[in-house]
Amino acid sequence: MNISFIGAGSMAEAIIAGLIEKNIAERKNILVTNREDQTKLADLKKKYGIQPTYQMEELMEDTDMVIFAVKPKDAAAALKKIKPYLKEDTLFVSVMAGISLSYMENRLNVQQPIARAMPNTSASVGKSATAIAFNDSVSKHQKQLATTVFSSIGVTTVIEENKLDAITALSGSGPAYIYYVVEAMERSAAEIGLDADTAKKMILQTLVGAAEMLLTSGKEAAELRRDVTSPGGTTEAGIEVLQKENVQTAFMKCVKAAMEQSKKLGGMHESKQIV
Ligand SMILES: NC(=O)C1=CN([C@@H]2O[C@H](COP(=O)(O)OP(=O)(O)OC[C@H]3O[C@@H](n4cnc5c(N)ncnc54)[C@H](OP(=O)(O)O)[C@@H]3O)[C@@H](O)[C@H]2O)C=CC1
Ligand SMILES: O=C(O)[C@@H]1CCC=N1
Repeated sequence: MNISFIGAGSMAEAIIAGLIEKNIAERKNILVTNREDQTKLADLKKKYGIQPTYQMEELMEDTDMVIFAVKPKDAAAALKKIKPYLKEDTLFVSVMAGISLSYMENRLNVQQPIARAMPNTSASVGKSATAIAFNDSVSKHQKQLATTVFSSIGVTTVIEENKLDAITALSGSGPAYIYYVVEAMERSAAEIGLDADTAKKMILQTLVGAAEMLLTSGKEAAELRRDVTSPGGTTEAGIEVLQKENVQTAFMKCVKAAMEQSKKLGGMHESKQIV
């Protein structure tokens, strides 16, 4: 498979690492470009043996798939730059938060096969939760190609585009919520007299163990929580505080705010009509 990356930041690198690790594409067939950071491209070449280039013709000529991994604010300029070189039947895959299929169709070509994917940064360790939506121009074969690429970095689910803002809020941003909880646990461990190394070791294994239980025990989260919570015990005392502080409600508000922001990012671009 030949794949060209527009954008060489953290998300592009995570996907490149997965593709190589799982032998989805040969190193010589992975081309990558960015706006100006030549040092980053040289680093990627050194680390992964892939092909950096600033030649648009080279990037677009024989590629099966273009993966577009720039920030939403840079989308308009980058789309304008590649449009003259992108073949009409090449699959174009965006990982940008909030930017709609129609926005990209309007700036590339209304018939362009386009996919919108929402991975997360756990892609770097092959554990992304990725959701992907396709426009009507994407062929069955192209859907398979895209699914293969994202399955190399974790679990992939195909969904309708109108669910992508929700997915972005839940699993795109999701790792950050978990890290936020870990930060709080680390701070409290320091306060109650544990050294940082011991605390980290115990917190991380607790996290991995809880995830494994959720995956394999067949029990719901609430039931697993009940299993930990002995009547009159320590967990009950702790959870009571979380309930008093409305922590679950705060988390639900957090996911909703992230979803609204995803919608807003998309809306801002739609309304600007930049080409
Ligand atoms: N980080 C995350 O958790 C997730 C991010 N995403 C999405 O992934 C996308 C990329 O994010 P991330 O990798 O974190 O971003 P980074 O800032 O790390 O990387 C952005 C890349 O885009 C390049 N770029 C900008 N403008 C152009 C242009 N005109 N032509 C070519 N390349 C260009 C930059 O090049 P240069 O450095 O030279 O300016 C840089 O290599 C975003 O749209 C984000 O919404 C999706 C899921 C999760
Ligand atoms: O914060 C963001 O906008 C991106 C999208 C999902 C995760 N990070």
